[in-house]
Amino acid sequence: MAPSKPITRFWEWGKNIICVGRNYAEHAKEMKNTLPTEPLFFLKPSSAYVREGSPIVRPYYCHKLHHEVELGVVIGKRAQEVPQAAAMGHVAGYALCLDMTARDTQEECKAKGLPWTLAKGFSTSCPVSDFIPKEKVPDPHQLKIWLKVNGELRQEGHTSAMIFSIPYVISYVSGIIALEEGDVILTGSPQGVSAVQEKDEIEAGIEGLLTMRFQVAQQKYRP
Ligand SMILES: O=C([O-])CC(=O)C(=O)O
Ligand SMILES: [Mg+2]
Repeated sequence: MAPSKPITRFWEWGKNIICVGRNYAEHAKEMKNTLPTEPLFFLKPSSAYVREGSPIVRPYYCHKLHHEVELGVVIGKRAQEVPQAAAMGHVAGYALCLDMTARDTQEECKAKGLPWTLAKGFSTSCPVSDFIPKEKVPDPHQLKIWLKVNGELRQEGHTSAMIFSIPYVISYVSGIIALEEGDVILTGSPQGVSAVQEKDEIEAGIEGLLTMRFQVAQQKYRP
Protein backbone atom coordinates (compact mmCIF):
# COMPACT_ATOMS: atom_id res chain seq x y z
CA MET A 1 0.00 0.00 0.00
CA ALA A 2 1.31 3.47 -0.81
CA PRO A 3 2.33 5.50 2.23
CA SER A 4 -0.05 8.39 2.92
CA LYS A 5 2.71 10.87 3.79
CA PRO A 6 4.27 12.92 0.99
CA ILE A 7 7.63 11.69 -0.32
CA THR A 8 9.03 15.15 0.43
CA ARG A 9 9.32 13.78 4.02
CA PHE A 10 10.67 10.32 3.09
CA TRP A 11 12.87 10.23 6.23
CA GLU A 12 9.69 9.78 8.31
CA TRP A 13 8.59 6.68 6.41
CA GLY A 14 10.83 4.12 8.13
CA LYS A 15 12.13 2.79 4.81
CA ASN A 16 15.54 1.34 3.88
CA ILE A 17 18.78 3.28 3.68
CA ILE A 18 21.11 1.50 1.29
CA CYS A 19 24.70 2.76 1.15
CA VAL A 20 27.17 2.13 -1.64
CA GLY A 21 30.83 2.14 -0.59
CA ARG A 22 34.06 2.69 -2.50
CA ASN A 23 32.23 4.28 -5.44
CA TYR A 24 34.84 7.00 -5.97
CA ALA A 25 38.35 5.85 -6.84
CA GLU A 26 40.07 8.72 -4.96
CA HIS A 27 38.23 7.87 -1.74
CA ALA A 28 38.94 4.14 -2.10
CA LYS A 29 42.60 5.11 -2.54
CA GLU A 30 42.71 7.35 0.56
CA MET A 31 41.22 4.48 2.60
CA LYS A 32 43.80 2.10 1.07
CA ASN A 33 40.97 -0.05 -0.33
CA THR A 34 41.07 -1.85 -3.64
CA LEU A 35 38.55 -0.76 -6.29
CA PRO A 36 35.38 -2.84 -6.30
CA THR A 37 34.42 -4.91 -9.32
CA GLU A 38 30.75 -4.85 -8.26
CA PRO A 39 29.08 -2.31 -5.94
CA LEU A 40 29.85 -2.86 -2.27
CA PHE A 41 26.80 -2.02 -0.20
CA PHE A 42 25.54 -2.02 3.37
CA LEU A 43 22.45 -0.80 5.22
CA LYS A 44 21.65 1.80 7.86
CA PRO A 45 18.47 1.61 9.96
CA SER A 46 15.93 4.30 9.05
CA SER A 47 16.17 5.63 12.64
CA ALA A 48 19.67 6.81 11.63
CA TYR A 49 18.17 9.85 9.88
CA VAL A 50 18.75 13.21 11.50
CA ARG A 51 17.52 16.57 10.29
CA GLU A 52 18.92 20.09 10.53
CA GLY A 53 18.32 21.52 13.99
CA SER A 54 19.31 18.27 15.75
CA PRO A 55 22.93 17.30 16.37
CA ILE A 56 25.02 14.49 14.94
CA VAL A 57 25.89 12.45 18.03
CA ARG A 58 29.26 10.73 18.19
CA PRO A 59 28.68 7.28 19.77
CA TYR A 60 30.26 6.62 23.18
CA TYR A 61 32.49 3.87 21.71
CA CYS A 62 33.85 6.02 18.87
CA HIS A 63 37.01 8.13 18.99
CA LYS A 64 37.25 8.83 15.27
CA LEU A 65 33.96 10.04 13.77
CA HIS A 66 34.32 10.69 10.03
CA HIS A 67 32.07 12.67 7.69
CA GLU A 68 31.32 11.31 4.20
CA VAL A 69 29.24 13.60 1.97
CA GLU A 70 27.12 11.65 -0.50
CA LEU A 71 24.35 12.13 -3.04
CA GLY A 72 21.20 10.29 -1.94
CA VAL A 73 18.82 8.87 -4.54
CA VAL A 74 15.20 8.66 -3.37
CA ILE A 75 13.21 5.78 -4.83
CA GLY A 76 9.72 6.69 -6.01
CA LYS A 77 8.45 3.36 -7.32
CA ARG A 78 9.10 -0.23 -6.19
CA ALA A 79 12.08 -1.67 -8.05
CA GLN A 80 12.84 -5.38 -8.25
CA GLU A 81 15.20 -6.81 -10.88
CA VAL A 82 15.09 -3.57 -12.84
CA PRO A 83 17.30 -3.32 -15.94
CA GLN A 84 19.60 -0.31 -16.16
CA ALA A 85 17.60 1.21 -19.01
CA ALA A 86 14.47 1.40 -16.84
CA ALA A 87 16.18 2.28 -13.54
CA MET A 88 15.80 6.07 -13.63
CA GLY A 89 12.04 5.68 -13.96
CA HIS A 90 12.06 4.45 -10.35
CA VAL A 91 13.69 7.62 -9.00
CA ALA A 92 11.52 10.27 -7.31
CA GLY A 93 14.33 12.66 -6.53
CA TYR A 94 17.48 13.29 -4.58
CA ALA A 95 18.80 14.47 -1.22
CA LEU A 96 22.15 15.32 0.24
CA CYS A 97 23.17 12.79 2.88
CA LEU A 98 26.12 12.29 5.20
CA ASP A 99 27.30 8.73 5.77
CA MET A 100 28.67 9.39 9.26
CA THR A 101 31.17 6.67 10.07
CA ALA A 102 32.78 5.53 13.32
CA ARG A 103 36.06 4.97 11.49
CA ASP A 104 37.96 3.40 14.38
CA THR A 105 35.09 0.95 14.92
CA GLN A 106 34.95 0.20 11.20
CA GLU A 107 38.69 -0.56 11.17
CA GLU A 108 38.20 -2.91 14.11
CA CYS A 109 35.22 -4.60 12.41
CA LYS A 110 37.23 -5.05 9.20
CA ALA A 111 40.18 -6.55 11.10
CA LYS A 112 37.91 -8.98 12.98
CA GLY A 113 35.70 -9.81 9.97
CA LEU A 114 32.64 -8.41 11.76
CA PRO A 115 29.68 -6.53 10.21
CA TRP A 116 29.81 -2.72 9.99
CA THR A 117 26.59 -2.00 11.88
CA LEU A 118 28.27 -0.30 14.86
CA ALA A 119 30.43 1.77 12.52
CA LYS A 120 27.72 2.87 10.11
CA GLY A 121 24.28 2.38 11.64
CA PHE A 122 24.27 4.27 14.94
CA SER A 123 21.55 6.88 15.67
CA THR A 124 22.19 10.13 13.74
CA SER A 125 24.58 8.40 11.31
CA CYS A 126 22.49 9.67 8.37
CA PRO A 127 22.03 13.46 8.36
CA VAL A 128 19.70 14.27 5.46
CA SER A 129 18.73 17.42 3.56
CA ASP A 130 15.38 18.43 2.16
CA PHE A 131 13.99 16.40 -0.72
CA ILE A 132 14.95 17.55 -4.22
CA PRO A 133 12.43 16.48 -6.88
CA LYS A 134 14.06 14.89 -9.93
CA GLU A 135 12.70 17.63 -12.20
CA LYS A 136 15.23 19.98 -10.56
CA VAL A 137 18.17 17.72 -11.47
CA PRO A 138 18.58 17.26 -15.24
CA ASP A 139 21.62 14.98 -14.76
CA PRO A 140 22.49 13.51 -11.32
CA HIS A 141 25.98 12.67 -12.64
CA GLN A 142 26.72 16.38 -13.14
CA LEU A 143 26.55 17.62 -9.56
CA LYS A 144 29.24 19.07 -7.35
CA ILE A 145 28.93 18.02 -3.70
CA TRP A 146 31.01 19.59 -0.96
CA LEU A 147 31.48 19.62 2.81
CA LYS A 148 33.10 22.11 5.21
CA VAL A 149 34.03 21.68 8.87
CA ASN A 150 34.09 24.94 10.87
CA GLY A 151 34.15 26.83 7.56
CA GLU A 152 37.10 24.88 6.12
CA LEU A 153 36.54 22.93 2.90
CA ARG A 154 37.23 19.21 3.47
CA GLN A 155 35.38 17.45 0.67
CA GLU A 156 34.61 18.49 -2.87
CA GLY A 157 33.57 15.88 -5.39
CA HIS A 158 31.81 15.59 -8.68
CA THR A 159 29.18 12.90 -9.17
CA SER A 160 30.58 12.23 -12.67
CA ALA A 161 33.45 10.44 -10.88
CA MET A 162 31.26 7.61 -9.54
CA ILE A 163 32.62 4.20 -10.51
CA PHE A 164 29.13 2.68 -10.73
CA SER A 165 26.45 4.96 -12.21
CA ILE A 166 23.10 5.50 -10.51
CA PRO A 167 21.17 3.33 -13.04
CA TYR A 168 23.74 0.55 -12.60
CA VAL A 169 23.52 0.73 -8.80
CA ILE A 170 19.70 0.65 -8.87
CA SER A 171 19.74 -2.27 -11.32
CA TYR A 172 22.36 -4.17 -9.30
CA VAL A 173 20.83 -3.59 -5.85
CA SER A 174 17.29 -4.28 -7.10
CA GLY A 175 18.43 -7.77 -8.11
CA ILE A 176 19.31 -8.48 -4.46
CA ILE A 177 17.02 -6.25 -2.37
CA ALA A 178 13.61 -5.11 -3.64
CA LEU A 179 13.68 -1.32 -3.45
CA GLU A 180 10.56 0.40 -2.19
CA GLU A 181 9.06 3.84 -2.52
CA GLY A 182 10.80 6.06 0.04
CA ASP A 183 14.01 4.01 0.15
CA VAL A 184 17.21 5.98 -0.27
CA ILE A 185 20.47 4.91 -1.87
CA LEU A 186 23.58 6.74 -0.69
CA THR A 187 25.89 6.67 -3.68
CA GLY A 188 29.29 6.77 -1.96
CA SER A 189 31.70 9.40 -0.76
CA PRO A 190 34.31 11.35 -2.70
CA GLN A 191 37.73 11.89 -1.15
CA GLY A 192 38.56 14.15 1.80
CA VAL A 193 36.88 12.31 4.68
CA SER A 194 38.18 13.46 8.06
CA ALA A 195 37.43 13.35 11.78
CA VAL A 196 35.05 15.73 13.56
CA GLN A 197 34.89 16.59 17.26
CA GLU A 198 32.18 17.66 19.70
CA LYS A 199 30.91 21.20 18.89
CA ASP A 200 32.27 21.14 15.32
CA GLU A 201 30.00 22.70 12.69
CA ILE A 202 29.50 20.71 9.51
CA GLU A 203 28.11 22.44 6.45
CA ALA A 204 27.50 20.54 3.23
CA GLY A 205 25.87 21.28 -0.08
CA ILE A 206 25.04 20.39 -3.63
CA GLU A 207 26.23 23.29 -5.75
CA GLY A 208 23.34 25.38 -7.04
CA LEU A 209 20.70 23.33 -5.20
CA LEU A 210 20.94 23.39 -1.42
CA THR A 211 23.07 23.51 1.72
CA MET A 212 22.61 22.04 5.20
CA ARG A 213 24.34 22.49 8.60
CA PHE A 214 24.79 20.23 11.59
CA GLN A 215 26.61 20.46 14.91
CA VAL A 216 28.46 17.50 16.41
CA ALA A 217 27.63 16.37 19.97
CA GLN A 218 28.99 13.59 22.17
CA GLN A 219 26.85 10.69 23.40
CA LYS A 220 26.86 10.65 27.20
CA TYR A 221 25.05 7.31 27.59
CA ARG A 222 27.01 4.23 28.66
CA PRO A 223 25.30 0.83 28.85
O1 LIG B 1 33.35 3.62 4.63
C1 LIG B 1 33.76 3.12 3.57
O2 LIG B 1 34.89 2.61 3.51
C2 LIG B 1 32.90 3.01 2.36
C3 LIG B 1 31.91 4.08 2.16
O3 LIG B 1 30.97 4.25 2.87
C4 LIG B 1 32.08 5.02 1.01
O4 LIG B 1 33.02 4.85 0.23
O5 LIG B 1 31.27 5.93 0.89
MG1 LIG C 1 29.94 6.12 2.53
